[in-house]
Amino acid sequence: MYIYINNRIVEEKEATISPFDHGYMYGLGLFETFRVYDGHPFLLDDHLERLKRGLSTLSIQWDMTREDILTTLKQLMTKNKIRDAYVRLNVSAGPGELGLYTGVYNHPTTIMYIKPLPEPSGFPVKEAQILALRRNTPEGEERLKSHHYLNNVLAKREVGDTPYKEGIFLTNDGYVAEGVVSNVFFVNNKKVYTPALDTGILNGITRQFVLSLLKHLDTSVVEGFYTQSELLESDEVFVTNSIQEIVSITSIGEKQFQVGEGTLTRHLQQLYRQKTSSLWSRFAL
Ligand SMILES: C=C(O[C@@H]1C=C(C(=O)O)C=C[C@H]1N)C(=O)O
Ligand SMILES: Cc1ncc(COP(=O)(O)O)c(C=O)c1O
Repeated sequence: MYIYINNRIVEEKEATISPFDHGYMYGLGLFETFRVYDGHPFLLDDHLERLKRGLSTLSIQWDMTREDILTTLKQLMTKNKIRDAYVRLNVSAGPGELGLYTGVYNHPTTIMYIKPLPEPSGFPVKEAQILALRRNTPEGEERLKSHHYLNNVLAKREVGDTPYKEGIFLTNDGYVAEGVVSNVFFVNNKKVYTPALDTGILNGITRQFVLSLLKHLDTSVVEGFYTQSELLESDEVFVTNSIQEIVSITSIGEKQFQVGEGTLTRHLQQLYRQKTSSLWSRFAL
């Protein structure tokens, strides 16, 4: 596969970064993962807004524009002959001295990873399990989509290498947080619940889009602190992320949940799929 790194598109094996990149040395890097549907990068504006806001909090100067990203993306898809893709846009601090740095990073490293995805078909379902490993707290004021994924990797190892199961973190206080790589929603008596951002979770772009969809449907949503029991007593559970979309959860342990036709989850899945070929932002709903 070809990859983009700092204004060059090269074969994967030719892509290199400095061993003094503070993204490598100290985790000073952020990334956005988004999906391209037949050439259209879904909700790209929302992803770029979150990335730029995070980079400014880390004093990483990054000046690529939406047009730069679109041009690069088109070049990458042409070189790799793909139209449906998993894309990871990654910006790290760039090379620095040994030791912690408190100044501005003016020479960041920008990488765009890409891999093919099959055209979307059907609607995804998974099992889930409540993780024994607790969700860590954000490194700073809010959870950034940073290189700090050790908590997630250890959680994935607890679940195992299956693509058919998502792990669900609890906070240290025992409240439902988020999935290993997803946000969590549950439906009870037609009302929708999702963990509040104050639980320390990532404010997922898909989470934000689903909240916009639910507002569009005049469906009540409550963001809050929820126990494992409240989750398990619900009618429907689904998890969300920009690659897997909206995933119905069939069961957590012994508890089975409603899935498929007639559920609110399925309605949201259908609405989501209708939008993937055109929307740049949730605000365009
Ligand atoms: C960890 C990454 O991105 C996350 C993982 C997924 C996934 O595995 O489905 C999707 C989006 C992100 N939440 C990554 O390395 O891209
Ligand atoms: C821990 C975690 N929560 C939530 C999400 C979902 O985020 P998004 O909807 O922006 O893909 C992800 C995806 O990277 C994640 O890793």
